[in-house]
Amino acid sequence: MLDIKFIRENPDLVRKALEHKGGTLDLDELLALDREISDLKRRTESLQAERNANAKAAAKATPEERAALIEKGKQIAQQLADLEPQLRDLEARLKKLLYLTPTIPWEGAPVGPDDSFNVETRVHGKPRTFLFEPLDHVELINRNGWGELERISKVSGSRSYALKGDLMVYEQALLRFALDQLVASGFTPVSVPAYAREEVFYGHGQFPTARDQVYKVEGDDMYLAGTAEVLLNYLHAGEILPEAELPKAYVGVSACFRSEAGSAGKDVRGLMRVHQFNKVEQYVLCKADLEESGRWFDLMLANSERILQALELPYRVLEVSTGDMGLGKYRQVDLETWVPSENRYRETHSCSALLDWQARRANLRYRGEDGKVRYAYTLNNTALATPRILVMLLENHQNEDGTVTVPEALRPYFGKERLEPTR
Ligand SMILES: Nc1ncnc2c1ncn2[C@@H]1O[C@H](COS(=O)(=O)NC(=O)[C@@H](N)CO)[C@@H](O)[C@H]1O
Repeated sequence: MLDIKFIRENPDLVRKALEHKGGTLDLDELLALDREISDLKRRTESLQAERNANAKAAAKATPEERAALIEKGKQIAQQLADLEPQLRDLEARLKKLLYLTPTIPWEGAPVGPDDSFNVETRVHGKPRTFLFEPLDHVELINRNGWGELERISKVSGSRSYALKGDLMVYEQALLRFALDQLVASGFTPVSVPAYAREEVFYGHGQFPTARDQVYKVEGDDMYLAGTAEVLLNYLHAGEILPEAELPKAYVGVSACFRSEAGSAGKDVRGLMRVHQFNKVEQYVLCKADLEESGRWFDLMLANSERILQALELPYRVLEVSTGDMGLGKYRQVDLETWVPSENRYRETHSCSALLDWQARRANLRYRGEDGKVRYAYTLNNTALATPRILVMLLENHQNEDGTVTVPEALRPYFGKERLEPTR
């Protein structure tokens, strides 16, 4: 969310950002509420001044005058008491509207209403020309006995997966490889639960606008997180960190849950879009400095590109449009990896900088060397998410005999040069 002072001073900037991002906030309603609160605060202050002056006068008054002044003091106290709940109610309504305010996107973001306006900025590697008819990832799994996709849908319903044999071990090897890459890059490994309390999702930005994506645990203040980012972002909520302790650079590993509400009919087969998946997540909390944020953005993006290059997968880099990046983003770059059976690139990584939009929601602050307390900046990026990346690995590295070659970098983790059929 934005600083109310910034909104007051830059209403047109905020209005334009809402338009470009497709935000639903009625900015005029927010500004009117803000003015109402200022008026009420001014009335409260003048009544308090009046009460103090009246109390002073009563102290010096003659016995005859005192009774009247004390009576007046009671009336003023009652007026103040009546203003209290009004002010609280207005401030609660303002906070709800502030949750819907947009980060002003960086000037390089393509302006457009959706992902069709995303701009390809780089391509790495090129799609393989197959000398045989390649199989898609579901065919490869079924032919090699690498999963129980049919049986598990009986157990857990649609958008579920169960891997078997070499592919199951391969998923674990990939997660450990990605974790090691991030630890080597100086990130602190953290394991987090896959569930959190409701306020944590407001702190992240998932609530209030995307509640339908989140599973709730019946009977508890407990919601299943779609990404470790949600929890990592709340780890330091309410603290004032010394600047010397920044940046916090965490690599989080967790199961991720998503209802995929609204995705009916999309990617219904196999491993592309499931309700529970695994992700190695990069998360950074740094000082409120645009260059520092830019350096971390570039570093986190480079980490993910290095992983895709180690996996020997063709991919492309997309500068994400204002309409696709979502309310909180200052900048978002996605990596899309080639899927032979679809003859197109599909998203596997999403790198975002949010300036202090999350920090204001989660109350993430630090004390600068100048002693001033400020909201921090936050960023996040996918290091690797499975099982989606298995779609690309199986299809791009398949052999005519149905086995799948393991990229060099993964062999020490997997233990073999190729995935072989389950007996
Ligand atoms: N339902 C899903 N099934 C499988 N993989 C998914 C699903 N949803 C997201 N992913 C994977 O998780 C990656 C990151 O998801 S994201 O929503 O784009 N971004 C985030 O979660 C950020 N925290 C950065 O990781 C996606 O690029 C994709 O590779």
